[in-house]
This record gives sequence, C-alpha cells and structure tokens, in this order.
Amino acid sequence: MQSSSERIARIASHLHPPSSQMEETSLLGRSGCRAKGGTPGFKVAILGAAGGIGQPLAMLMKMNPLVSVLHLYDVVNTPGVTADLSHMNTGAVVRGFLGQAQLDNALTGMDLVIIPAGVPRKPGMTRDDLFNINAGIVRTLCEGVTRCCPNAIVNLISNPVNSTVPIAAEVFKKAGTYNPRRLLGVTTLDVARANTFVAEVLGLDPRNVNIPVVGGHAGVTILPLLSQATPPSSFTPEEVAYLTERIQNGGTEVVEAKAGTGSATLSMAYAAAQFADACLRGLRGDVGIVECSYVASQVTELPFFASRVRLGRGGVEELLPLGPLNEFERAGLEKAKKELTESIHKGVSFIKS
Ligand SMILES: NC(=O)C1=CN([C@@H]2O[C@H](COP(=O)(O)OP(=O)(O)OC[C@H]3O[C@@H](n4cnc5c(N)ncnc54)[C@H](O)[C@@H]3O)[C@@H](O)[C@H]2O)C=CC1
Ligand SMILES: O=C([O-])CC(=O)C(=O)O
Repeated sequence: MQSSSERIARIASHLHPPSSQMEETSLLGRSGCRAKGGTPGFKVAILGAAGGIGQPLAMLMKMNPLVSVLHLYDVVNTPGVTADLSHMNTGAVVRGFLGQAQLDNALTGMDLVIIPAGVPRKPGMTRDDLFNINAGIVRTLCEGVTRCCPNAIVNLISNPVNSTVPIAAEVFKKAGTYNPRRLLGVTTLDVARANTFVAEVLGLDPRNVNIPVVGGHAGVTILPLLSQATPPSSFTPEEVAYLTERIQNGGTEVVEAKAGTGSATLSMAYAAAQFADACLRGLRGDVGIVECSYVASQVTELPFFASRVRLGRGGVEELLPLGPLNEFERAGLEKAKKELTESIHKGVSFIKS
C-alpha cells in the first residue's frame, strides 16, 4: 500500500515528465496507475500537431467521438499541447511525441495519419515556393508511415499539395506499400470557401450549399464547378468571374491579411477535421460519403487530380466523373491541367532522381 503523499508525489511527477518519457507517462494516465480510455474507435496521428493548423485540428479530433487514441507528433512543443488537450473530458486518449526519435512510436498502429507539417506561405510567395522545405519533411514523415502503419489512410495537408501527394506516392511505391486508395490530398478548404462565397452571393446558408471543386490546390488548378452547384443556381458572367477568382485566391487572401504571420490555420483545421471525420466514417462502413480530394486518378489523363470521391472501408472506393462542364469550366480545366502536369512531375522527380 502506498501512502497518500507517495501517491500525490507520483501524480506530480507524471504531470511534468521529461519529454523523452512523454509517451510512456501519458500511457499511465492522470491517476498514475491505469491507462484510461477503452472507448472503441480509431487511432489517429497528427504530424505537425504543434503548428498553426495542428493545434486547432488536434482539438477538433480530440472532440471527435470516432477517435479513441490521438497521437500528436511534432519537432517542437508537443508536451505542452498534449498536456493541455489531455484535460478535455472527451473519449480520445491523447499522447505526445517529440522529435524524430519518437516518430515511429507516434505512427505505430495508426488507422489515419493527418499531415499538416511544414512551413506556410508569406505574402508574395506561391505554394510552390514551399516545395524546397516541405518536400523533404513530407518524405521523412511518409517513410515513417511505410515502416509503422503502411495500411493507414493518409490525409496530406502540407503544401504544395499538388506536388506533395505525388511525393508521398513515390515514397510508398519505393517501400512497396503504396495503395492509391489510401493517400488523399486535402482540398476541403477549397470547397468550404466555395460554399461560403457562393452562399454570400445567393443569400443562402452556406451549410445548404455544395460546390464541387476539382483539379488541384493552387491558383488556377483550383477549379470550382459552379454549373454543378447544389442547390441548382444560375450565375451572371460577372458573378462567375468574381467567384472563381475569389475561390482560387482564397489562400492568398488569408496570407495577405495575416501579413507575414502565416496562412489559413483555423478554417483549415475545421476543413481538415471535417475531411478526417468523413474518412473515419468511411472506414467504419458508413455509406454515401462523398468528398472532393486530390488523389491518384483516372478522371483525366493526369495521374493525380482532385475530384469528388466516394469514401469507404478501403479509403477511396470510387472516383466520381467530372460531369458536364460549361465552356468557361472547360477552358479552366485546360489551364489547370497544364500547371498540374508540372507540379506532379516536380514531385515525382524529387523522389526518383
Ligand atoms: N491543404 C490545404 O488546404 C492547406 C495547407 N496548408 C499548409 O499546411 C502546412 C502547415 O501550415 P501551418 O500549420 O500554418 O504552419 P506552422 O508553421 O504554423 O506549423 C507547421 C508545424 O510543422 C512542424 N514541423 C516542421 N517540420 C516538421 C517535421 N519534420 N516533422 C514534424 N513536424 C514538423 C513545425 O514545428 C510546426 O509546428 C503549410 O505547408 C501550409 O502551406 C495551409 C492551409 C491550407
Ligand atoms: O494559401 C496557402 O498558402 C495555404 C493554403 O493552401 C490555403 O489557405 O488554401
């Protein structure tokens, strides 16, 4: 039997662990003696969890009832984020992992890996300007996925998404673990923006609007299909020009407003949490889940393309066709394909050469 002062001393030592012991300590739980949890659900890891997107995304995933275990990995600050979130009385058990030495522990056994690790844009930069730094980060993290959870669904957020998804695919191919149905580039924020801006123009509730956004996730590769709006709506040529430009430049609008302190984080975390939830519902076996995502594709002649996809137990169960495009959208598609071809090539060459 321990005395109460011994028990309290033990709890206190668990509350301030050296970072190298974080994982083991959090397994013990606040009581210092038992692992808590036991909630049935999925195991989710966020890589880049201490960042601008990572932190609010971690909070939203901690609130998701489908998540039983939430692993937070970053190269900085995960002890604080983990301690903070672990006080939320929701079902998911939160564990923190700090630095590359703990990457494999963070990934082992995961069902879903969400990757918002990497640098964001500053005003005047394109997403492609992030390639030199973020390509290497994505490669290292995806190598971890091949070692520790090769069957996990991967949601890739790090920019430039048009190139980082092909990079991830090449890393997985090299390791012999590639399953194109399980690698998904996150473009949900483009759809969120499209729904919001269109709802503003039409005077509707954005929750009742759905605009498919196809192509990719940068500038002209972001192609909103306004002709396929739900509810069916007609737009003047001026409205189409305004909406298309605003949706394509939504990221830049935020980068400029943040004036050098980063890019979209809160709306992105919200969008990523929605997309992750859709993937988890698919894994659970729910039917009729359709989201836009940048994936390995046969919808066009390009090897990767964002379109509506049906999600299920295997990840991407079906690529939905583009549907009828009007002349404006057909012209936009040609521009998008031209830029996408280069971005895909750049990503593939980064690993192959
Ligand atoms: N797909 C999309 O729609 C969007 C993508 N993004 C992209 O998401 C990425 C992250 O953006 P923010 O969270 O705002 O940036 P941030 O700088 O606030 O956070 C990034 C986090 O990644 C971590 N990190 C860096 N190297 C790492 C490594 N090797 N392993 C693990 N973690 C590492 C950093 O320590 C930091 O905590 C950027 O590339 C940004 O462009 C941003 C918004 C929308
Ligand atoms: O614009 C950026 O750099 C971040 C991003 O991808 C977005 O907000 O859509």
